[in-house]
Amino acid sequence: MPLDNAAALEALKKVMDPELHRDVVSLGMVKDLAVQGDAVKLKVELTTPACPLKDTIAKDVEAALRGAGFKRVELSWGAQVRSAPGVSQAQLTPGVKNIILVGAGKGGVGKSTVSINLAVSLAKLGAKVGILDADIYGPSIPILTGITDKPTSSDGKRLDPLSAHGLKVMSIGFLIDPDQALVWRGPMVTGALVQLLRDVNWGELDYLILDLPPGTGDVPLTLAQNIRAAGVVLVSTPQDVALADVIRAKLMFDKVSIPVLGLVENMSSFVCPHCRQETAIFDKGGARTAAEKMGIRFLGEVPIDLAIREGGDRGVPIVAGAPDSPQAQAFVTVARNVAGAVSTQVLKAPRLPVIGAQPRA
Ligand SMILES: Nc1ncnc2c1ncn2[C@@H]1O[C@H](COP(=O)(O)OP(=O)(O)OP(=O)(O)O)[C@@H](O)[C@H]1O
Repeated sequence: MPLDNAAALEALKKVMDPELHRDVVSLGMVKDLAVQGDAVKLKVELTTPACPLKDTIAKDVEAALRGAGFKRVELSWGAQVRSAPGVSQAQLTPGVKNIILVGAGKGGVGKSTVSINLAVSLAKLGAKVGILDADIYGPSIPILTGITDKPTSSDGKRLDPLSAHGLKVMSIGFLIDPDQALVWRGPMVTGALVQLLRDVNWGELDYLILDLPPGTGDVPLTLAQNIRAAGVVLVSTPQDVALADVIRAKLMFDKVSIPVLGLVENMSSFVCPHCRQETAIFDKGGARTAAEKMGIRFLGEVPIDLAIREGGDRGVPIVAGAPDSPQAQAFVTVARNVAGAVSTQVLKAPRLPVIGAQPRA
């Protein structure tokens, strides 16, 4: 067989994206293919810059092309985050490709800490990211990002998001007094949140991370139902009591057809900074087992750590403040897995649940 573009494509058809379980040619990931003699040049366009399996794909592409007789392979990378059909036309946030909800069965498990570090990780990996703090009863994103300004409007119509650590940031806490919000029922909260989605200049975003209020009550349910999300990331500590809550949360999202992208175990274990001994303060590994039982993806574990807490309190998430630390790398792994899960979801779901964009009265 002559060494030409057709031969290269034929070889590349055997390279499967391990996450998406389809070959890279039919996924439209092969770009700028050029053959000269026994040399081949190509660009692989990933479905996310945070692709967890880039190294595997590189190895498989190289092996397939060499197997077909090419002696030199020059591979470059690109990334084009995709959104599920219909999502980009969503009335609420036309420029946002994927909304990722972050939820927890109960409060205090580190949902906001995971949300902000997930967002910063995705931005550092090259994606355009925003974060919306919808935790009406305990909005912590202003503290976690160190933002003290209030949003303003440059066009007199919509609010401009604030910016921190490479993210576009908006919090319901910038606009509403949490003490007042405590007495609001689901539909009122949803109304306020829908406004934050629609009336903020989000611009073009690959991912908008939405930090939900904790629990499985009326409010998170109504919110989740009114947003076209790519899916939800669940956060739990490893103990049985927290896991029982996360199982309830999963059932709630199943009921409203929001895909569960997977489960993160936060406060997984404590490594003593002096003697390096590991102590499982809240137990360890429970979330992995629970994820297996529930048939959902385990997205990774984050240790309980002083630097994570301090970074949060200072408004400098650990992924921004100490990106090379093992604690930050734990969040980056979670982010890669979440991005992979979103890509899978987008390709798998011919259509996401289309639920009224208008708040219910
Ligand atoms: N992995 C961790 N290591 C150390 N401290 C952590 C970790 N994760 C979260 N924390 C700390 O635990 C506290 C609660 O975290 P956070 O506000 O993120 O939880 P939450 O689930 O969003 O809470 P709620 O939704 O009830 O407001 C914060 O002080 C935070 O800094």
